Amino acid sequence: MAEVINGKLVGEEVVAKVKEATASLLEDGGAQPGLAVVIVGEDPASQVYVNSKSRKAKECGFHSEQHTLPAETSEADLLGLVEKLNADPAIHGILVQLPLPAQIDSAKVIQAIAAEKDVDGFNFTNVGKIGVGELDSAFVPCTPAGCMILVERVHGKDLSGLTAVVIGRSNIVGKPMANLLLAANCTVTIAHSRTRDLATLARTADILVAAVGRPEIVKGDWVKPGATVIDVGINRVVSAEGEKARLVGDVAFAEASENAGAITPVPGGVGPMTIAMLMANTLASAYRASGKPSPQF
Ligand SMILES: Nc1nc(=O)c2c([nH]1)NC[C@@H]1CN(c3ccc(C(=O)N[C@@H](CCC(=O)O)C(=O)O)cc3)C=[N+]21
Repeated sequence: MAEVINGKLVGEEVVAKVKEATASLLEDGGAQPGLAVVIVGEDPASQVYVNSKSRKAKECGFHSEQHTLPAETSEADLLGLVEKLNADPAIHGILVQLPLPAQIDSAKVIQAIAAEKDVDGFNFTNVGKIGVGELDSAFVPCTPAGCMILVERVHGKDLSGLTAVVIGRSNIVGKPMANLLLAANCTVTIAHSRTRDLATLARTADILVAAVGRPEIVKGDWVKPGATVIDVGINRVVSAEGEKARLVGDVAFAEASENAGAITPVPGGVGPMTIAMLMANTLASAYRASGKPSPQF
């Protein structure tokens, strides 16, 4: 039976370190870390995530701003706000919550965020640095960064020679996750919707990362006995008519736990780590702005 990797607990440990490092930055006369979170429209799930990000930022002792814009906001107006935040010395991290409404080109907005304030790590500069293994001065996207901390809790820092399979090739999880696993000396395969016989491939993985956005697609017999399973999925499903929606991952948790050596639950696994690493990235940005090397987590 698998060890359940408690992302909520690990996330709280990271946040506790961020709080401490924030306090010592302020004691040394450094700037108070500032995080601005922008949300456009009223998507309920986005509201949940944005509220928890703002709350966590305040808990860390940050200056925290939340900008809520109406769903019909123009691309020009949103870009105008991003420019303002780019120039604001009280702000070290800018996050524009995705997805954005159809009238706005997300790619344009993401690239408009100053690279040194791009705490999502989605900007070309940060993606390029991760692509060439230049991790120290980049912002690593929050979810992959959080996943790596959970993997390291099980395997330690050196993953040399382990086989990793990442299912999903998104710019915000799959691809950066594969790069981080490669940088940690795994042998990495990225699977996707066109991959043939996904189950056979998944069974080769010592570390299996599911980031496809399809509820419980990874079955128990896809998991190599003893493997570490990292479930990035956040799917709201309603099984019976009128039943309250529940959150499930991309992994069929119960059956996968039969084979896995360690597995992350949903909720309580990768999600809280995403929030924690956003705090860590914002802190790192404030340290850099104060000319100090940022603490490692
Ligand atoms: N620019 C941008 N950056 C993001 O990082 C970003 C985004 N847009 N858009 C949406 C996704 C999703 N995301 C999550 C954050 C926290 C939880 C989280 O805390 N989940 C809890 C459950 C919370 C709940 O009840 O839904 C858990 O898994 O335990 C989940 C998902 C960040 N995202």
